[in-house]
Amino acid sequence: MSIAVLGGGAFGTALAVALGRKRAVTLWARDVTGLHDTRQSPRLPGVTLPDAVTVTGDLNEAASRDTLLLSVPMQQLSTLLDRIATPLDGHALVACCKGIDLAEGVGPSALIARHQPGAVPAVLTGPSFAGDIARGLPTALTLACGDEPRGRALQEQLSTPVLRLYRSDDMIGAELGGALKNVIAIACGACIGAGLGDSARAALMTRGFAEMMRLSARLGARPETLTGLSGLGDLTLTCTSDGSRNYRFGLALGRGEDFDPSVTVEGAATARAAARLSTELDLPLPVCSVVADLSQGRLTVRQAMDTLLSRPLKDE
Ligand SMILES: NC(=O)C1=CN([C@@H]2O[C@H](COP(=O)(O)OP(=O)(O)OC[C@H]3O[C@@H](n4cnc5c(N)ncnc54)[C@H](O)[C@@H]3O)[C@@H](O)[C@H]2O)C=CC1
Ligand SMILES: O=C(CO)COP(=O)(O)O
Repeated sequence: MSIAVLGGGAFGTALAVALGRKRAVTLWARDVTGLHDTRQSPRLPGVTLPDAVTVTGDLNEAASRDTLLLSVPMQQLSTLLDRIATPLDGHALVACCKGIDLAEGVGPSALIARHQPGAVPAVLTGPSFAGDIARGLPTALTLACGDEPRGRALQEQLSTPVLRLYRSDDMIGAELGGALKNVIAIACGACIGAGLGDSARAALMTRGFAEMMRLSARLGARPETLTGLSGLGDLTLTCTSDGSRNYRFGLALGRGEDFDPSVTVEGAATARAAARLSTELDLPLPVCSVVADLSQGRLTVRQAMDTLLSRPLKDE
């Protein structure tokens, strides 16, 4: 079973490095100039691709592999899938991106099913910084696939001695955990950046997690998926480490500083998608909604905090 990683940013490169330590891997990137010359991605400086990784700029050639790891930002997934000219019937398409598509209001597994109805969609997600994976540090992730035999095969194929995959058949829960934790991480970064304290951050993480559970349950996920690596696990990492870009974006908002717009911050678009779902489903998601406004400059951190604190008192 052959493997290609589609996307030469930090995460795609890290996955290619980790898998390239045990087997042949193809890495496709939109711009391969640097990757060909230096065997390094500008998004993951200092990490060199092993010899077992073949770099290509030919998307349809890379897409002929049996397993495709889709590692572009979520809002670019549809564009990437559009560019693949051939039907990928029977291929496993593993979403490694975290978010909700703003245009369609759905996660990556539904986008894959719409673009490639004959493929087997799967989701790889959980607490993992690209740099940690590339350095070979121990990491545990969730591999979710609705087709049990294919899920087992993917678990075997994509695990390494230090990258431990737990299997699930709940793709909706796995992808919503990874998507929504980024939104809560922006809120936590803003809280710390504005000097509101660790107690407030703990409250945001807990109430944010309640929103993750509420929206996921409404969209058909199982609660135990959200309490696993893809939900609580990744929430913990991303809300407490300035290794996270979402958290750092929040820190900058809280401090009133500029943030480099070229950095991938998945939680900003996902907050907007979640706020829309909140309205459509008549489901309160107050933290997601203030993050949507905050990240579009419609609220200050002080106003966001006042909005959350002035809500009517209620049962936990
Ligand atoms: N960096 C990390 O630690 C982790 C990232 N992820 C997820 O992986 C996904 C990708 O993130 P990163 O690799 O970190 O982002 P990145 O910003 O490092 O790289 C994104 C890459 O995608 C490429 N790209 C953008 N639009 C494209 C398109 N239409 N077609 C082809 N390539 C395109 C860019 O050229 C860039 O190389 C995100 O959803 C992120 O949440 C998941 C786990 C860890
Ligand atoms: O998803 C991640 C860790 O699991 C990476 O987080 P950031 O996208 O916030 O850097």
